[in-house]
Amino acid sequence: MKVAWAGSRETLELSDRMAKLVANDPVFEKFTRPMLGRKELFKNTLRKAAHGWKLIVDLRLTEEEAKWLRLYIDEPAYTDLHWGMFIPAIEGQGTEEQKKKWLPLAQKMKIIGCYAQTELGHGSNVQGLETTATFDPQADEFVIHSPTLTSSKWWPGGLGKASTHALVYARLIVGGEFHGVHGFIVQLRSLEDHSPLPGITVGDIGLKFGNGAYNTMDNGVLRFDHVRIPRNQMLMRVSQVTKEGKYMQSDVPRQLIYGTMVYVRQTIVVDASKALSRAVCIATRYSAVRRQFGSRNGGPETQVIDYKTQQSRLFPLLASAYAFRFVGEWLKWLYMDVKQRLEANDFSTLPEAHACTAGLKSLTTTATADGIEECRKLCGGHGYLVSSGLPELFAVYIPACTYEGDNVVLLLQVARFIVKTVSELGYKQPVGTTAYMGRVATLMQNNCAVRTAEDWLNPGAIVEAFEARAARMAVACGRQLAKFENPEEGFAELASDLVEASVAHCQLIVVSKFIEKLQQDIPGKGVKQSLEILCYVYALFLLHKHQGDFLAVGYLTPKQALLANDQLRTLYSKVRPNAIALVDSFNYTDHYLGSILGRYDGNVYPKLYEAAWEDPLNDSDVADGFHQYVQPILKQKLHSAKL
Ligand SMILES: CCCCCCCCCCCCCCCCC/C=C/C(=O)SCCNC(=O)CCNC(=O)[C@H](O)C(C)(C)COP(=O)(O)OP(=O)(O)OC[C@H]1O[C@@H](n2cnc3c(N)ncnc32)[C@H](O)[C@@H]1OP(=O)(O)O
Ligand SMILES: Cc1cc2nc3c(=O)[nH]c(=O)nc-3n(C[C@H](O)[C@H](O)[C@H](O)COP(=O)(O)OP(=O)(O)OC[C@H]3O[C@@H](n4cnc5c(N)ncnc54)[C@H](O)[C@@H]3O)c2cc1C
Repeated sequence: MKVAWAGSRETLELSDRMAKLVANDPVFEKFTRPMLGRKELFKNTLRKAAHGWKLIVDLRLTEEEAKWLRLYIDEPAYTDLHWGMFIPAIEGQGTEEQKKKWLPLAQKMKIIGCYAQTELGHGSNVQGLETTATFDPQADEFVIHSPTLTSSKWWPGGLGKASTHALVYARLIVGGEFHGVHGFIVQLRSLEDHSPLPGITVGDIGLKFGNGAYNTMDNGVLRFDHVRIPRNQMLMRVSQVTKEGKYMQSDVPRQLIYGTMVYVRQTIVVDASKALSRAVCIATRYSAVRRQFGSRNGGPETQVIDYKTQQSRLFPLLASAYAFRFVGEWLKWLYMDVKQRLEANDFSTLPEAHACTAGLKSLTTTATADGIEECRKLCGGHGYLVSSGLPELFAVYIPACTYEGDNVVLLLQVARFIVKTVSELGYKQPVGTTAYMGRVATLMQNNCAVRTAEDWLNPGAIVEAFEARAARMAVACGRQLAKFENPEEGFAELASDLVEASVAHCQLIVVSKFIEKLQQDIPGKGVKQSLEILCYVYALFLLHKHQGDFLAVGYLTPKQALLANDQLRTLYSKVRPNAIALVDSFNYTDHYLGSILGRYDGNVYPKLYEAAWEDPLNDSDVADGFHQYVQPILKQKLHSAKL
């Protein structure tokens, strides 16, 4: 199962080597993180990032090894944005000449870059950005300017303190005409002493949610006062500005300017499975250690993992972690395919890639953020201790529902794609993830054939149920929209229904990709069977949770919905004996997991007890401030007898 989770034996071995390298290096210690003040915390992150880079250089790590190393260091840092957005943006939107100039500098870390798109006034509405880039043909330069307070760049990670350069998204103005938002490479700080260059005001935006957590990142604010950059620092793969001040658009679609977001959203789906699996690993192991009630004749109490309620909350999350792992693998494939096509100037699959990355990013991050919090509750009171690892994981993870596109805004993008597909059904055969809509007549007509709980153990029955629900919800939205004279007004009015239709479409993708994965050759005794059980758990859990949808569209009867729930209970009993093995298969070191409750050896209570004494409050028996603030109260002489 470890191989199935990792994707291949090579990846398992490679990631294992990197995990151990980090776990055994004292520089990467992270348990004191929540106790540190902001300055100390940030300096510590700089130290870890520098040490990580030294290891990459000294050990000549490959790009793949370096990625795993950064993952296991497990601390958000400016390097995430440098490697994860700045470099990919230049790769995707730069000309060959620009790539030749900037990529070697960035890849050798001679410069540090961030991705400066969001502003104080606008994040989701990219076309609403206010920063301007005005071309000055006399000087052959762009003038980058922040005309209003709300045009201040706000949020970019790595911008606050670390970056020397930024990829700045600004409205292009040539000859007094606006040409939409484009990307510009702007140097922010001196490469000699790191001080901000003239015309640049830059700093950190302040503390964020949670102790430690995302506060290791210097999310920044940035203002420009007529800062000049050479013309060739506008990324010009999509459109160009000539020396003479002529704006030209190539055959490449404008949307490619948003390409970096497609790339990052795809990586966020893979990361969702990592974050959720960490939380599930902690909650599962602890649920096997923890005992409450049920002692008979002085024997041990019941392990909480044996309670059906615990199983019905925990096992769907375990199954979701696997589901997100496999859909992430597929999405990576889809992205690589699109990338290759784009390089050959084939842009036909870009809309689908945008819809899939946006929708799956939204679906998986929402489920993961909620899932981490559920895991905290599954661990009872001890889950609230920082030493459980769950509070910090939650605090670090939840912004994933917002960054790289607010999850609702992204689902509305999916909705536009679905509605367009439905409206074109008369003359255009849908392909890829919307191919099922080509069978819309059948899906609208046929109802579920399940008669017994066993009938639900059939991939065909499951896929058809999810297809029928998604198709019927999409068609219902299409019909409602048709009643509006103004389609945009209709879209705004029906937005909540459209979001639900998008969720149904995205859940169908995840379920289908899990089932497709099981059609592949999966080596290892019992591995495929265990994955099949998890796949059914994932699908039937969703069906149970959203049974209102399935019933409302008239595909299922209440009896069939009940049968699905009966089957789900049986499946939980089948997961139980392998639950610990299924989380051990994630192959996480205790260092990466960062949780006393999730320790591999299960030695939870002695370690919790020990850790308590390490809290700074326990440095002395009498706390600082006692004599000043508490003792006077204890010693006071009150006159009223009542008091
Ligand atoms: C215990 C401790 C634990 C430690 C754990 C440590 C783990 C470490 C984890 C941390 C790792 C962190 C890594 C991630 C860091 C995150 C950094 C975040 C970065 C950012 O957030 S960058 C900013 C991102 N911003 C957004 O995403 C903005 C969202 N808005 C948009 O994407 C768009 O503007 C829009 C889609 C909402 C725009 O809509 P609008 O209709 O106005 O669009 P346009 O008119 O501009 O365009 C319409 C047509 O274009 C198509 N379109 C839109 N987007 C794309 C796209 N990306 N690709 C292709 N096509 C696109 C539309 O579909 C329209 O097409 P149509 O055919 O005309 O309909
Ligand atoms: C930790 C973190 C790191 C970040 N890193 C970066 C970075 O490195 N670089 C960068 O450029 N940006 C970064 N961002 C910014 C991030 O991309 C934006 O915050 C995000 O895109 C959401 O935009 P917003 O803040 O404008 O939200 P808003 O759009 O203001 O959202 C507010 C509310 O309005 C709703 N809403 C908005 N529009 C619509 C609509 N059309 N229909 C219905 N509802 C709507 C949303 O659903 C939400 O509920 C980061 C943000 C965070 C939190």
